[in-house]
Amino acid sequence: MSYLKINAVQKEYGEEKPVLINFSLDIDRGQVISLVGESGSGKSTLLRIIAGLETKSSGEVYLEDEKILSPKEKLVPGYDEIQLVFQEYHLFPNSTVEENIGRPLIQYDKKYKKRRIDELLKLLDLENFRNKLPRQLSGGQQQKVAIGRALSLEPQVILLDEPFSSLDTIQRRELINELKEIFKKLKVTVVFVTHDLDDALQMTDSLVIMHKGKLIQQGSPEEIFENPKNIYAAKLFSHLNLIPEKSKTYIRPSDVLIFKSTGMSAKVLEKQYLVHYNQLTVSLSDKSVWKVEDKKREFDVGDRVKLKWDEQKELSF
Ligand SMILES: Nc1ncnc2c1ncn2[C@@H]1O[C@H](COP(=O)(O)OP(=O)(O)OP(=O)(O)O)[C@@H](O)[C@H]1O
Repeated sequence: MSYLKINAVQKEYGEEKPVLINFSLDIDRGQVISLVGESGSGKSTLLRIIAGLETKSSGEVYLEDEKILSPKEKLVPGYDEIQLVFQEYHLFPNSTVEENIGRPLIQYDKKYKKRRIDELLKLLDLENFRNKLPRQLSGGQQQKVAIGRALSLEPQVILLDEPFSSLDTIQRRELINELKEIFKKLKVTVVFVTHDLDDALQMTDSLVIMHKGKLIQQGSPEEIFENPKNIYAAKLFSHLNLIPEKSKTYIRPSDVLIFKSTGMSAKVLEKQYLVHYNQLTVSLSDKSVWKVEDKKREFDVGDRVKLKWDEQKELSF
């Protein structure tokens, strides 16, 4: 039996069209999954429903055997076992790191509270910052304090709602690597919501792709990359080149080989230096424009090139 079960959840806000449509997902205990979808696809709404902080129009959420009740059904909305962490850190600006982390433990035994705070400061490598105020910390450290606060009540489930969006790339990578280890150590179940596939891949290899309120596909990055269910899932991984004279059939830039003599004719319009290759924008004889990867950095703007690809790599929708 799955640990966290989302069963046919539907959500409409007022008369608007549904934000979540028959959404079902089973998550195992200790699993870390990344839920990827563009802005407005219903990710935050789903997390709030899982946390018991938002009413749903229909469907159920279970944590083990316990049905998660919505705010209308419960005197105090939400559950200690399920903690939500947001993009904005929501820290108390005039409280220290230690006080921020200890906030949820206000009614707990003093000794237990101190021990738990010490544990978390150590776990998050924040011991040297315990007396600092949030504004004296970097963005990544502030987010760690917010995560520490969420962990203080020893939750079973952590829901991360775009938690790294305010951080720069290097801070993001470092924090993701650190958190991966922490989550593994704590054996906590994590749903990480992001619009950024790279962040999702850094965090875990269990992906759920969501689009316009629906679960599109679930699987490993390889499975989804090789066999995307629809064009949206395919485009999350790379640009797609539409193949002329074939209906709704595409080839990825990384699957196109560039030659000098034989193949489909194209002319290089633009060259962009990227880390592992030059990205060429080329025009085909029917005037359509493709992106291709010049891995040896051989070609220049104005060159006439020939393109070939393996038909097996074509994607049709
Ligand atoms: N309280 C609300 N009342 C009315 N509509 C809402 C409310 N919250 C969200 N919505 C709408 O529901 C849709 C989904 O929003 P949601 O925030 O769940 O998506 P998201 O994928 O998390 O997007 P983002 O990444 O931009 O937060 C949006 O069209 C949004 O405007």
